[in-house]
Amino acid sequence: MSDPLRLGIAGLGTVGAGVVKIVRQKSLLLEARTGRGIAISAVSARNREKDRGVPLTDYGWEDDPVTLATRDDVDVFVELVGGSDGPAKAAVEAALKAGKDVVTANKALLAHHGQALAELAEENGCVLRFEAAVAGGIPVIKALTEGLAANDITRVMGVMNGTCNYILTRMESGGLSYAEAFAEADGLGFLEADPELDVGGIDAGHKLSLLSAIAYGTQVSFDAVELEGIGRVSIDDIRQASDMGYKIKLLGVCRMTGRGLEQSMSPCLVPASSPLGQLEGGTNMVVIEGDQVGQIVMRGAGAGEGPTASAVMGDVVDIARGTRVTTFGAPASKLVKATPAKAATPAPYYLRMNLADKPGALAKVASALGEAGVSIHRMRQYDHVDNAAPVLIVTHKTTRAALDAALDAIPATGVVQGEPVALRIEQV
Ligand SMILES: NC(=O)C1=CN([C@@H]2O[C@H](COP(=O)(O)OP(=O)(O)OC[C@H]3O[C@@H](n4cnc5c(N)ncnc54)[C@H](O)[C@@H]3O)[C@@H](O)[C@H]2O)C=CC1
Ligand SMILES: N[C@@H](CC=O)C(=O)O
Ligand code: NA
Repeated sequence: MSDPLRLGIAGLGTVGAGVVKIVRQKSLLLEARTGRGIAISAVSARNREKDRGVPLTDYGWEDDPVTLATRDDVDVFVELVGGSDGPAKAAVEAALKAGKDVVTANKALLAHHGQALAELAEENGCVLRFEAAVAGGIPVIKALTEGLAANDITRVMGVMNGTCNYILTRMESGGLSYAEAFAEADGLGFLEADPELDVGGIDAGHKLSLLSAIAYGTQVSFDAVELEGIGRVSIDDIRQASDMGYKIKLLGVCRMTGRGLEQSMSPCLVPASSPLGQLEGGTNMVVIEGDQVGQIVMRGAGAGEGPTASAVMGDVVDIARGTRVTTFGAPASKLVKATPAKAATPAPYYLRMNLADKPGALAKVASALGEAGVSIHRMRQYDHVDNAAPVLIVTHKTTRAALDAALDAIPATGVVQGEPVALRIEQV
């Protein structure tokens, strides 16, 4: 039997405590599956005294994750502290420079510094793995990097923030306002310390940027992700989209086009009957389309102690087995700088506007759309309230540019109250 693989675990919160529990409770299973033991040498967190529901006295303790990362009795540094900079970055860099393999769940760190860290890993002959960082327990990084490696990837999309999906689902099923659903998610402990990371789409954007790097062999370019959170999604849109057969999701989509790499994370409509449309609550779903394999749909827990620790340990098991995979599925030096492109692939759009109760009002809107080259596919008008009626329009496929031209022309018609809402319908 080979020597055990020795871990140093920094961060003993939700995920770190979960990892310690798996190592302790599943030692025989892990040894049977890898052919060697997996042991914890030492751990680090902010508060040594805190009860984490798992004994820690068997392990060494370091106050400083950087010291932990470079200990002689650590083979793999497991970073579960979080944050794009600060101690997480310093410790991961120190570990790689000291020749240690690294496993992390930290999407913010990789979204901001993925390229530099992948280069550092390779310079030092180390692996840097991050399955838990994207869609938690769903093994999507492994699927994209390994199982689908022979495919040209035509599109990756998904719901990758459980908090947002929970809020949107509760708005629909419970008839809650955005503020009420947000408060409920907060009460359940779903929100990140900075909730804007969730509801602003930033956390999900971090995850999408990592998937697109693997899918298209490009350097991680989080700054190029077009981001829009769910704060402006209204209960009216959720109800009326549902009436037209759609659900609203915070949907990430990336695809390589002739113009460059499109990456968008924004509220979109999807058919209610599609797997994405049926995704309820805090669950995640990632859909990958490859030229050989067709469409793959992966659904599961994107967060939480067990699912996230499961993904961390999947990476640790790979290292214990001797599986060495490049960080983003290609040598770091070969990853190209992507040309960012606005999400402009033609798509149908959902439009909602409040139309004044005047003769010819609808004709004026239809003509503004028509003049911009936007064709109406379906339309529905609801009862007038205060001399205005909500009108829903689903367009045929159109470019964003044509739609924007129509939206620019609509105020001059003088028949629309307030700003129209325009949301892309992603065909799935
Ligand atoms: N909680 C979840 O469901 C998921 C979390 N992640 C990621 O996993 C990582 C950890 O997340 P959680 O466990 O939820 O966080 P957490 O806030 O529960 O735990 C963070 C841990 O890091 C420790 N820590 C913070 N600053 C430190 C420092 N300077 N030195 C030493 N220790 C320090 C804290 O004491 C705590 O033990 C983050 O990168 C997060 O984005 C990824 C997927 C899901
Ligand atoms: N805040 C995230 C947790 C994991 O990444 C989410 O809600 O999905
Ligand atoms: Na994952």
